Formats: sequence, C-alpha cells, structure tokens
Amino acid sequence: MTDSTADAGKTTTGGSPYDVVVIGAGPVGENVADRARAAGLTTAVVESELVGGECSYWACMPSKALLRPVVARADARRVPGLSAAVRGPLDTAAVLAHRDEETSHWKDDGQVAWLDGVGADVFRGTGRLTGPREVTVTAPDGTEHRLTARHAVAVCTGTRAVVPDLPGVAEARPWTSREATSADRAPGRLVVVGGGVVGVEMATAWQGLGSEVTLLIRGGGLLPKMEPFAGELVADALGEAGARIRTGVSVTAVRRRDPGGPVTVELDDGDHVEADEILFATGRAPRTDDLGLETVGLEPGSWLTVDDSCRVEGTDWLYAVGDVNHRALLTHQGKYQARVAGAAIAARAGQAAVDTAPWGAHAATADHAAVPQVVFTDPEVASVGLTLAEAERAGRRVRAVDYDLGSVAGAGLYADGYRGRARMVVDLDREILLGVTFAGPGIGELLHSATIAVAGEVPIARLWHAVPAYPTISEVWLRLLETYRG
Ligand SMILES: Cc1cc2nc3c(=O)[nH]c(=O)nc-3n(C[C@H](O)[C@H](O)[C@H](O)COP(=O)(O)OP(=O)(O)OC[C@H]3O[C@@H](n4cnc5c(N)ncnc54)[C@H](O)[C@@H]3O)c2cc1C
Ligand SMILES: NC(=O)c1ccc[n+]([C@@H]2O[C@H](COP(=O)([O-])OP(=O)(O)OC[C@H]3O[C@@H](n4cnc5c(N)ncnc54)[C@H](O)[C@@H]3O)[C@@H](O)[C@H]2O)c1
Repeated sequence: MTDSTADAGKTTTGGSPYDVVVIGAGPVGENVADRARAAGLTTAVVESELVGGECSYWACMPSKALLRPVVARADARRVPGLSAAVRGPLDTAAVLAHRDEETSHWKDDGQVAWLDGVGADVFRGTGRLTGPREVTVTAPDGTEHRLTARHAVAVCTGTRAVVPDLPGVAEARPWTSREATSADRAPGRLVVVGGGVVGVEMATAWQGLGSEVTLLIRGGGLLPKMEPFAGELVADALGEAGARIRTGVSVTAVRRRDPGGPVTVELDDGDHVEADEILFATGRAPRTDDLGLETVGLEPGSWLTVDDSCRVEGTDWLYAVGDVNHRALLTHQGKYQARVAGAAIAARAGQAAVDTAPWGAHAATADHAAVPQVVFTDPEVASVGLTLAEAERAGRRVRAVDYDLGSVAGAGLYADGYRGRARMVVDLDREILLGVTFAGPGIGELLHSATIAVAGEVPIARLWHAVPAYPTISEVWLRLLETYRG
C-alpha cells in the first residue's frame, strides 16, 4: 500500500503518472481498479473513509445481517412441527454481534489487502479533480498529493442519504441508513420515513429485533417502483408483525427537546407520533459536491451522466461508475458497470476496438433492460427488467401474466398458508419477457432464472423447454407459461 507522505500543508506531485486514477474505493471503485490492473494498467485508488465503501459497512452487508434472522424466523414460524420451537424473541445482542462480524467491526484491513493483492496503490484521503486528468488527494493530516492519469480518471464516489430540510430536524439527530445499519441496540419505538427499499428493509429488521415501528409513507403504498402487489404483500406482513403503516402522510416538523429524550414527529394531517428514534429513508444524493467538478466544466453536486461505457458525456478521459451515475443504485449493477468501464478504459488505452453496441463488451446494456434486485423483507421481493407500468409507459405492446405462488406445490411445502404472487411481462411482438417479479417467502434465489430469461431475450417457445424441478417453487415458471398459453 502506498500512502501520501508529504509534510503537513504541502502539496507534492506523485512520481510518474498512473494510467488510471480511481476516486472512491467502494465495491465499484475496487472493481474498476481490479479490471484496470488485470489489463496491465498502473492504477491508484483514493479513499476518504473505508475501503469497501457504503455497501460493506453501512448498507448491503449489515442490513442483510440484521434481516436474515428476522426472515428465517418468519419462514420457520410457517413450517408445521417447527413453528412452536421458534415462537420466542430473537437474541438481539447475538444478531448485532453477528452484524459486527459481517462488517469486520468497521475495519477495512481485509479489503485494503485485497487491493494490494491486485497491485493497485491506495491513497488515504479525499480526492478532488483539480483539472483534466488530475486528482489532488488531501490526506487526513492535511497534506496534499497530486496524482495524474495518463488514460482515465474514474469517479466512483457513491451516494449519501438525503434528509429533508424540515424544522427541528438537525437538533433531532435523525438516523439515516448509516445509523440504522450500525446501531448498537434496538430503539423502543422507531419511526421510519419513506417506503422505498431502505425503509421497508429497516422497518422489517428493527420490528423483528424488538422495536415498535411506525412507517410513514407520503404516497399510497410501499415499494412504489415495483409491481404494486409486492408492496401490498410486504405491508400485510409488516402489519402482522406489529408495525404500524400510515400512508398519505408527510412529516412537517421534528422536535427533540432533550438530547436523551423522545422525538415528536409532526404530520401534515395535524396528528403527531412520538418515538425514541426517527429514520429518514428518503433517497440518496451523489457524493460530487466537493469533488472539484467545476475544474472540468461540470456542475458540483450533480449526478454524472454517462454513456453506456460509463464515460462522462463530453469528455474522453472521465468515467463515472456505480451509484454516482444514477443508472442503477445497486452493488451488483455497479460492479457490472465497473467490469464494462474497466474493459473500455483498457481498450481505449491500447487503441483497440471498442464495442459499445447494445450487449457489446463495452456497453452496460443491462442497466436499461435487465436490472435485478432482491428486497430482503418478509416476504422477499425479487424483480428484473420492466414492470407492467414501465413497459406500457415505454409504448411496448405487452401482456402481464400473473400466478398465485401459493398454488405451486413447492410453495405449499415451503410454508403453511404460503402467500405470494408472480408476474411476467410479455412483449407480444417478440414473444420474449421484458420483466419478471416474484413476491413471496424464499423466492430471492429464484431471481437469476428470470434475469437470464430477460437479459438473454429467451423466446417463450424455448422457455417452454426449460423444465423446473418438482416440487420446487420454481415450478411457478411452468404455471406462468401455461397461463400465458391459455
Ligand atoms: C441501507 C442500504 C442497503 C443496501 N442494500 C443493498 C443490497 O442488499 N444489494 C445491493 O445491490 N445494493 C444495496 N444497496 C445499495 C449499495 O449500497 C450501493 O449501490 C453501493 O454501495 C454502490 O457502490 P459504489 O461503490 O458506487 O458507492 P459506495 O459504496 O457509496 O462507495 C463510494 C466510496 O467512495 C468514497 N468517497 C466518496 N467521495 C470520495 C472522495 N472525494 N475521495 C475519496 N473517496 C471518496 C466513499 O468513502 C466510499 O467508500 C443498499 C444501500 C443502502 C443505503
Ligand atoms: N436490497 C436492495 O437491493 C437494496 C436495499 C436498500 C437500498 N437499495 C438501493 O439503495 C437506493 C436507495 O434506497 P432508498 O430507499 O433510500 O431510496 P428510494 O428512492 O428507493 O426510496 C425513497 C422513498 O422515500 C420517499 N421520500 C422521498 N422524500 C420523502 C419525504 N420528504 N417524505 C417522505 N417520503 C419521502 C420517496 O417517495 C421514495 O419512495 C435504492 O436505489 C435502492 O435500490 C437496495
């Protein structure tokens, strides 16, 4: 590992230029560096917090560690002969201790060692663009180090949580996803604002770990970007678990008079809710406000618009990969973009052919057509591609085919009284699938079959020959195809 070594307050210029400089060592920056190194390009990576990024320490990993026992218990409670054995509460302290293990106790030695292993030089500090192909790193001790890039700078700085600017919000010290994933105890009462993925996952986790959760939704339901039945099934299960869900309400003010005391949440219908903590799960903003974008003619604080090779429009050297380009705010999709962008940087550096045609080696085409996502709630929700509403908005001639998952033999064996639903959105002109959504216990691992069908544009006539094993939940594929064929 290389560190910035200049005297405090001084600026030093790095030795020879690197081929590639990556700003941000989250999952995406790590993978851009890996691909660049694999192509033989010298690579520097700049990280201001922990190598591994939001995903490893305050997002995917800790949230799933909190959710796993909650969902496993809900599943077990639906198995005859097992349910009585899992009636009691979870051991919250043990769950939190396991979460701490999964985050390596918020230490990044393992991930730094991995980057060392791929041969990238790691610079600790905040990276800022100070001109074309130039990044200045300010180390924690204030020293500055200037890096130059021969071929590419890749911005992989991710996002931060957005907290609405409401009266009293700063004094109330609300939770964002960071506190919700790293808290060392379950609050007695937790208000969650926002019914997107973070809101429903964290409501599920903390309700299961012993908090009394109230979910405040300004719209009509949960998970508004997905098929409507997904949010309805999750809302039913959250309600049965004891959470309160209030739709059509907005928070107007938050008050916490005593720093150790309760928080009062004022609502636009004149009512209020009292709680011990309030979590704002109200979306994300790009971490580009302090990135020196103005030095290269771009707007500070903006999402970085890129082409399909993840190159920022109007430049031939600047790439923006992962959350920061706003294409698909998911770890696996950002890592896919990193593989594409890394290959494109290497091809352009070597003046080799660049294939940015749809589904080409240097085009992140799946971002438009086949983004998979699993929401790890009870029940799980898994989707890929377009919803019916999205396909209709795009002007496609489509038909939605639905099936009650509870009627599949494998689902009945999985859980007593299994509740769930599946939908495939069929492109009637090409007879391929544009999107698939499953909502039900244990369906997360089913998703990749749908991703292959959608990304592969597998004709329905051929899917008919992909025979699901009996008696698994995946037999829903057969039922969907039979329903389509009438
Ligand atoms: C609660 C929660 C749960 C989630 N769960 C999932 C999930 O289950 N599955 C999934 O696919 N996605 C999930 N996501 C989304 C996922 O976390 C992001 O898509 C992913 O982290 C994006 O990776 P990234 O590398 O683009 O950005 P990040 O992970 O945000 O990493 C960016 C890195 O850049 C660094 N950085 C920022 N600015 C600078 C700078 N100027 N100089 C140097 N370094 C800088 C940051 O410190 C950080 O380490 C979740 C998100 C949240 C909030
Ligand atoms: N399992 C997963 O894959 C997973 C888990 C968590 C997060 N993520 C990703 O992280 C990203 C961020 O998730 P998120 O849930 O923070 O964002 P989101 O955009 O999905 O949801 C935010 C919700 O908050 C609502 N909202 C915004 N401002 C509000 C306000 N002032 N008052 C009330 N409600 C308000 C929005 O209408 C929206 O429904 C998403 O893109 C998501 O895909 C993925």
